[in-house]
Amino acid sequence: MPVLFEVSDLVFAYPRRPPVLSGASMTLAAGERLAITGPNGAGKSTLMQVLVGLLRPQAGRVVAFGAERREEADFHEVRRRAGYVFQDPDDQLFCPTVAEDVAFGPLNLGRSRAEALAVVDRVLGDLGLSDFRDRVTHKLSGGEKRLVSLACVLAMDPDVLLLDEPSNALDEETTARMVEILCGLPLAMVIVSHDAHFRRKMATRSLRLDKGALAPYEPACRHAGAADRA
Ligand SMILES: Nc1ncnc2c1ncn2[C@@H]1O[C@H](COP(=O)(O)OP(=O)(O)OP(=O)(O)O)[C@@H](O)[C@H]1O
Repeated sequence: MPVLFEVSDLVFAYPRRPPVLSGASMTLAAGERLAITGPNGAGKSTLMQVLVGLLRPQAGRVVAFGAERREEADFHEVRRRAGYVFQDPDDQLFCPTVAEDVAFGPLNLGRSRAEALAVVDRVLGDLGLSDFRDRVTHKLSGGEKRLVSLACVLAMDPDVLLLDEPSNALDEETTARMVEILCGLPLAMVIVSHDAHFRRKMATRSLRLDKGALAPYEPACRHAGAADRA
């Protein structure tokens, strides 16, 4: 299986703060759904931002889609191919309506208005969100916003999904729908999640980030007690 992301020995510290990442390494191969868990504040969202170049590590290597990425220009391709669903949907959604939010990415990639609107209809249809098309984005519930954030990212036709707490604010039924949708996509994924049940359903492999480093984490089905405490 081709390796899509390979990061090694990452060191990252926010200004005037001790390092959040201190020697973190991981790979993501095609077809994998890699779950990452770990305590609050361990650096999981920070790691996701390093993967797409929104934060630049002080040391270590980021290899993505077969090339080492160092400069801002190197990450343009990474951000086009890796769809990042932020932890907070309000960071992702900024247009007046759902259709405009979902169309934004394709339009930004140079698609015509008609093409972008066709993508909007297809993606919202695939996610069972067609009725949301003309809804006012900022009036959606937290769970609805999360689904629309996923629609925005899928509209960009990514090769990889980076999902930060995708089951946050979702009820049981919507979580099950999210699992079904995601498992039906032929995409590799990095899934940051505290939700042991969600990880159990989704992950083909699990890591835990703690004290700056990533280590293999046994699947919850084998050590349910330990996983539920994560
Ligand atoms: N812009 C920033 N400036 C300074 N410190 C930050 C900044 N962003 C995050 N941090 C700190 O870095 C640490 C890691 O944050 P991060 O959001 O990556 O953790 P996390 O593992 O995703 O946490 P959670 O599970 O609570 O979402 C935390 O202590 C956080 O307060």
